[in-house]
This record gives sequence, structure tokens and C-alpha cells, in this order.
Amino acid sequence: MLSLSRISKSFEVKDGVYQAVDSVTLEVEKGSIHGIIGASGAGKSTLLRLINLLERPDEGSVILNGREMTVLPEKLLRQERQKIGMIFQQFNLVANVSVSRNVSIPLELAGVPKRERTERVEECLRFVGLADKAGQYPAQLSGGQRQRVAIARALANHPGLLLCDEPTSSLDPATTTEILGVLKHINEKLGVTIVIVTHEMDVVKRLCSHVSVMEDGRIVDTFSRADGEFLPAASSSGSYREQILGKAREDYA
Ligand SMILES: Nc1ncnc2c1ncn2[C@@H]1O[C@H](COP(=O)(O)OP(=O)(O)OP(=O)(O)O)[C@@H](O)[C@H]1O
Repeated sequence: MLSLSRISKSFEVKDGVYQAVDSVTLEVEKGSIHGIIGASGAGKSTLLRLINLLERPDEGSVILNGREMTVLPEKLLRQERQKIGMIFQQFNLVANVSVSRNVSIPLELAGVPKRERTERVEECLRFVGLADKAGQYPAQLSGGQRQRVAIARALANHPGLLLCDEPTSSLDPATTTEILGVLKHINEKLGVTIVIVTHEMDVVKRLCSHVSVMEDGRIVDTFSRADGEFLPAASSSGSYREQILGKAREDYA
């Protein structure tokens, strides 16, 4: 459903050029929950922003449902981007409008008529268990509730793909469990494919069907889950898998 082909992105920094993402090729299967794990600065967030082209790649292509996003003119790209939801570590809600207006904003941007918007907002808030908070403001909610609102907002335009950037990193363990449950529900119930960036191995183990390990701007390996365990992709040996996952466990335990 999503193919990245030799995607690269560099940034100009004061002492030269920094290669944040370096020729990444990645296949994300339809219906999967694909984790991207790696240390701080590995390039995970940049990679996620390259998927919906919030960041333009220097090289390479992004193909979503058979359509090459990287060559689309800005107007078409904005339309295609509406099919991709995104949530963030800090929720990124608009502070001075209500919960329901927050969820309504992407629908307004997509030109959805008012009546339909009202119904869809209610439906999305019900889905995340917050129908009773529609009239409240973000500041009146807990962190977990704010992330649920952000999830409802991300779902508003019926995305086929949901991008999650460290969605549980500012939440306590109980709330993390709750949000991981919501994400799993979205995947199973709505068939939404999820790409989740995290530095927590535990999140990967509890949620993901696939995981790619990122180091210094590169994907160094990809694993898929079978029988409750991550097994190596065909190209890597068992010992290499242990080395990567063992290292990830040490780093993120
Ligand atoms: N707009 C930018 N301008 C300059 N450098 C940038 C920019 N965006 C990211 N970088 C640099 O690219 C590198 C990768 O950043 P990125 O946020 O993608 O990493 P990450 O793996 O998500 O790390 P973290 O978990 O700390 O967010 C970092 O060194 C960062 O400082």
C-alpha cells in the first residue's frame, strides 16, 4: 500500500549538510501496523514527514496505493494527503477551540458540508469514547483524552493510512496501554494501515506486526511478526536479528 524507494533528505546546518534520511527503501503492507524504531536523531520523524510529503525528499519516490505522490502538483497532493491521518507526541490540538471543532477542522478544509461534518465529528468522538467531551476545550482534558481527540481528528476524513509520531511518549504507562488499545482497534475494526515511530521496544512488541530498525538515517533491518514473535525477514540471519533486537532491548528496556 505504501512504498518508499531510495528516499533521501538532508538539511543545511551551520557547519555543512546533515543527511537525516539516507536512501531509505521500505514496503508497508496494507492492513499492517509497521513500527519504525531507533535512537534519538536516527531520522524517524523526518522519515514519517517524508511519507506525507510535509517534508519534500531530495531524491526518491513515495508511492501510496499505486500513486506516485512525489510528482503530484501541490493541489492534488493536498487532496491525497487528506487520506493520510497523523498524530503526534504533543497532540498538536488547537487550544482555543472546542474538542468538536478540533475534529471538524480537517473536514472543513476538505470542503465537507456542515450537516455531514456534524455527524462525522460525533461518530469519530464516539469511536474514541469521548462523545461526552465535545463541548470542552483541550486544556480541560487529560493527556490521554487529548491524544484521543487527536486520533478522532486524524480519522475524520476516513484515512487509509495513519502516521503516528511517538504517540505515547508523553503518557504514563496506564494511558499508554489505553492509547495502544485505541490504535489496535482502529487497525482491526477500520482496516487502517498504521506506521508508528517510537523509541520504545515495548510499544513495538505490544502493537506492531512489522518493525524496521533505523540507524543514522538508514533502515538497517525489517522484521515481521509470526506466531507472536518477530522473525527475521528472508534476507537476514537469525543471529543478526538477535543482535538488532537484543540491542534495541538494551537501549529501550
Ligand atoms: N528542519 C531541520 N533542519 C535541520 N536539521 C533537522 C531538521 N529536521 C531534523 N533535523 C535533524 O535531522 C536529524 C534527525 O531528526 P529526526 O527528528 O528525524 O530524528 P528522530 O529519530 O525522530 O529523533 P527524535 O526521537 O529525537 O525526534 C536530527 O539530527 C535533527 O536535528
